[in-house]
Formats: sequence, C-alpha cells, structure tokens
Amino acid sequence: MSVPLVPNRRRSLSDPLSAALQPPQNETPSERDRRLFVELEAKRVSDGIDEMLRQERKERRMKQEVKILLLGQSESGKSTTLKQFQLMHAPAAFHADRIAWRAVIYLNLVRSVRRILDAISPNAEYLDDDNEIFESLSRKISSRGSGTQIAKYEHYRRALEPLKDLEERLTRMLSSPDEDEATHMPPARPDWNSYATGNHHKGAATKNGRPAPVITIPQSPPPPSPLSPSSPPVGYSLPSPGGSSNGSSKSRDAEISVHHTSNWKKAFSLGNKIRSPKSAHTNEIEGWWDDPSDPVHVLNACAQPMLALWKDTSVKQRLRERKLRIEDSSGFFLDEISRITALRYFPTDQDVLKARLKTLGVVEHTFAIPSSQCSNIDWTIYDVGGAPKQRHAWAPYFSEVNAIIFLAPISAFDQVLAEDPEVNRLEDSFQLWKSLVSNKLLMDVSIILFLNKIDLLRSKLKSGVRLKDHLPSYGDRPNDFEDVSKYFYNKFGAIHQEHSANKMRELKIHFTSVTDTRRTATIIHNVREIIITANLKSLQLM
Ligand SMILES: Nc1nc2c(ncn2[C@@H]2O[C@H](COP(=O)(O)OP(=O)(O)OP(=O)(O)O)[C@@H](O)[C@H]2O)c(=O)[nH]1
Ligand SMILES: [Mg+2]
Repeated sequence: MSVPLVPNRRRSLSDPLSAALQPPQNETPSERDRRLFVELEAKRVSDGIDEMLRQERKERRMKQEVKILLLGQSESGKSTTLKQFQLMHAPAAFHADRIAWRAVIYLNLVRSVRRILDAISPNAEYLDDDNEIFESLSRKISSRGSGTQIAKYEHYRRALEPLKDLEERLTRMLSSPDEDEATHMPPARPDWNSYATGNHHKGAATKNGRPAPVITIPQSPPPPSPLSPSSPPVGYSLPSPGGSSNGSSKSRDAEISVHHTSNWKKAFSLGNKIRSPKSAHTNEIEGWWDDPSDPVHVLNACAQPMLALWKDTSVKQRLRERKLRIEDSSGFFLDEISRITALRYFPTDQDVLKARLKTLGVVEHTFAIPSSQCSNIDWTIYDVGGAPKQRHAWAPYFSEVNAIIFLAPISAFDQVLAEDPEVNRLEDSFQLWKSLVSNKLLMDVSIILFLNKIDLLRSKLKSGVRLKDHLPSYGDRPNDFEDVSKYFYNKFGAIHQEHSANKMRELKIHFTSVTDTRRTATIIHNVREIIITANLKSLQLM
C-alpha cells in the first residue's frame, strides 16, 4: 500500500535527527557550556566551508571565457592585431616563431623588387593592360613609351634575375597544395622540397615554438554572404589607373597565403637549421648561413643591385608617374635591404609585425589573461580571412563571440580590392561596417572599431594624395590628417548610429596603427577592460 507524500511536512520531534540535536535532559550548567562551545566551534567550521564553497562558485563564474572575432577587409590589419595580442600575452611563443617568418619576409622583399621591375619595364603599359580597365583606350596608347625611361633597366633586370627563381621557390615552400590561390609554382628543387617538408637535416627536425594553433574551418555550407560588398555606390570615383598598390588582378601578383592546416612555419623553423657547435674547438654555431641552398645566399648576392634600384632617382620618378606607392604596401622592407639580406639576419618583433601573409580560413588562439576585475580569463581570438571569398566563414562565429574588433584601414581610400578592382577599399569597409552593426545576431555583442593604418594615412595625405579625388563628398574640407581622420570618425560613428541593431550599444572607436607595439599595447589594454566590464554586466556580476 502506498503512503501519499505530504508536501512541506514540518519537522517534528519524532524526527530522529531533531531528537538527537535536542539538549539532554538534566544537563548540568558546565555540561551546557561545553555543549554550546562544541556547537559554536562546529558552526564556525561549517560557516568556513560554506564560505569556501561560495568563493569557489564565484570564481567559477568570474573565470569567464571571452571570445573575440577580428573582422575587416583583407589587409586591414587583423592578423597583425592578433600578433600584438601574442606579443603581449604569449611573448615566449611569439619569439620562438620569429625565425619562421624569415621566409615570408624574404618573399615580401623579393615581390616588392619584382613589382618595381615590372613598373619600370619599357613594356610596363602592356603588362598593366588588364589592370587599367577604366582608362580610355586612347589614353593608354598615347602613354606608351612616355614617362621617365630607366637607363639602367637592363642592368637591373639582369642583376636581379636570380630573384625570379627565388620567388618561385619561396612561394612553393610557403604554399599548401590545397590552396585555391594562384600561388602554385612548378615543383621546387629537391633540396627546397626537403626544407618544405621538414626533412632537411633528418633527426634535427624538432618542433619549434608553441604547438600549431587549433584551426577551425566551418563545415557548414557557405551561406549567401550578407556581408558581401555591393558594387561601388554612386558618389565614388574609381581609383586612378595604377593608383592602387594592390589592385592588380594578374595571377602572378596573387598574394602568398597559407592555409592554417599547412605547417608553413616548420619549413623555416630554427630546429631545422641550427646545429651546434661547428667543431669541438670553437663556439661557432652552424646555421642556415652555412647551407649553400638557403635563400639568404641569393638575396645576399643581389643586395647591391636591389639597393641601387631602390635608391635610383629615375626609378623613384617613374614610380611616382605610375602612382605606385610601394612604401605604403603590405610587407614593405625595401628600406632595410642591407639588414634583411645579411647572412645571419634574424627577424625582429617589428619585422614579424610588418610581414604580410594573407589568411585563409579561421585561425583560433587562446590566451589566459589576468584581469584587474577578476582572476585569469581565457581569451579566444578568432582571426579570419578578409578577402571577399573568405567572408562566408565569418557568420558561424557571430553567435559565439562576446566582442568584435572591426578594422577599417582608412589609409586605403585611394585603393581598390585586390580581388575586385571595381570596388574601392574604403567603400568596401563602409559596407562591411554597415552590415555588421545592423546584424541582429550581433545585437548583444560589444563592437570596437579600429580606424587603422593612421601612419600611412598621415604620410599619404602629406605626399599630396587628396581624399576628395576618391571620395567627392569630402568636398573642400582641408586635406590634412586632423580633418580627414575626424571625418572618418564621424562617418563610421554615423553609420553605427543610424543602422545599429542595438541603439543602446556604446561604440568605442580607436585610431590605430597596429604595427606600433607601444600604442597598440595601451589600446589592447583598454579594449580588454571594456570587454570584461561589458561581459560582467551581462552576467549581472556588477
Ligand atoms: N604601416 C602599417 N602597416 C600595417 C598596419 N596594420 C597592418 N599593417 C600591415 O598591413 C599588412 C596586412 O596586414 P594583415 O594583418 O596581414 O591584414 P589582414 O587583415 O589579416 O588581411 P587578411 O589576412 O588578408 O584578411 C601587413 O604587412 C601589416 O604589417 C598599420 O597600422 N600601419
Ligand atoms: Mg590575416
């Protein structure tokens, strides 16, 4: 027979526990004092345990995980921002990786040299035909053969011929076979293949630096991108021919990019190249400079003609005529030829920050960062590819993240997208920004805007490039840094105000130059505190 349960049954003295806790009958005063003392002591211990459990619970809640998504068009500075986070919060791993960037820096340098040679070639106009799609045919024809002629062109071309082969070898080493990019070159020489596969100096191939990042490639089919930029709007002038340092659509100019699944860092890791010591009697270390097939030897041998080319005033004049500002382009190392081509060149922090390697897919890095408001917090930062073809990978992360750092390179107002020479870079940033702030999935996500590359904006404006020539709505305002930067600040702010899916969201805007470590460290510190505060508020812990 079942007995019905009585809800909220009051504890009666028939309850054995209550009965046991009752003071004994006929208790003497001294027995009572002892009993009370023991009870008090037991309560103190019990309260201590309760407090400990409360603290543990609080800490568990306080030990939040913050997830940040870095967004922005290609070359906006996302990966560079991630490098700054690494430099601040995982410096040992960052430093261990520096040597692996040698290949990228060499390739950046070699490509800059080739772009100059292409630009000064007597046939340059023909080479540029597919880039100058907005120029009238008559203008093209009349320009052929005009402009500054480079007397030493043939000399430069011949002296720098070995760099052609080197570019192919470096590209081959850094590319992964499954890339959908025109970075594939004919098979490299066997000795170079062995570096690329990490089989060089068998036995010495140790894993260098931190473990490879966890890579997440969204498996879902790419949704129709709500973030794809539309065609250039009315009111935007098209960039002048050659005005973009990145506008070429030629496959040979395709940027080097690596998929995160490829272990490109291994190809140039220190473990593969240094053995020590060279002999029992000296402390001299044997390094990559002792390997005759290392790229440094070709670069070292070409250093003088490279220097001469870059210093040649007629070359500079020709580049100006062609509106090619190599110094503004990604991976610019031409001012440091002697240092970088030295046999024992070892990349500095600054070199790594300046090195350019396009991101494919999504890279994920996690750091444990102490916070002033609570104990260590696990920060996960997602760095995505910003090229139009890469943007389908962004949306799956929208529902996961607490904050987005959006980078808009405001120096790029006179440039077009590398993948679509019909789209002005600044307009692309405006469109992306609008799509992002109006996205309902991101309503509760903190958004921080980095108006980036202000160093390049400053020098570009100083050199006389006028914003209104590319953005007619800027009108006759002064073409100086203060006015132009204020204009961009207001413009991005106004887009947020007008289109934000969350009218209560406070927007933080920073002017940045993310290659500048000191400035960026301060900004990152502030950003971290803003994100934590917003996060704690959302958890109602403040
Ligand atoms: N001078 C200067 N260069 C910058 C700045 N920010 C980034 N760069 C350089 O611009 C290039 C492109 O930066 P990345 O960080 O690779 O750009 P990204 O947004 O990750 O590009 P994708 O991976 O293609 O989406 C690199 O060579 C950087 O060193 C800046 O503020 N000033
Ligand atoms: Mg990147």
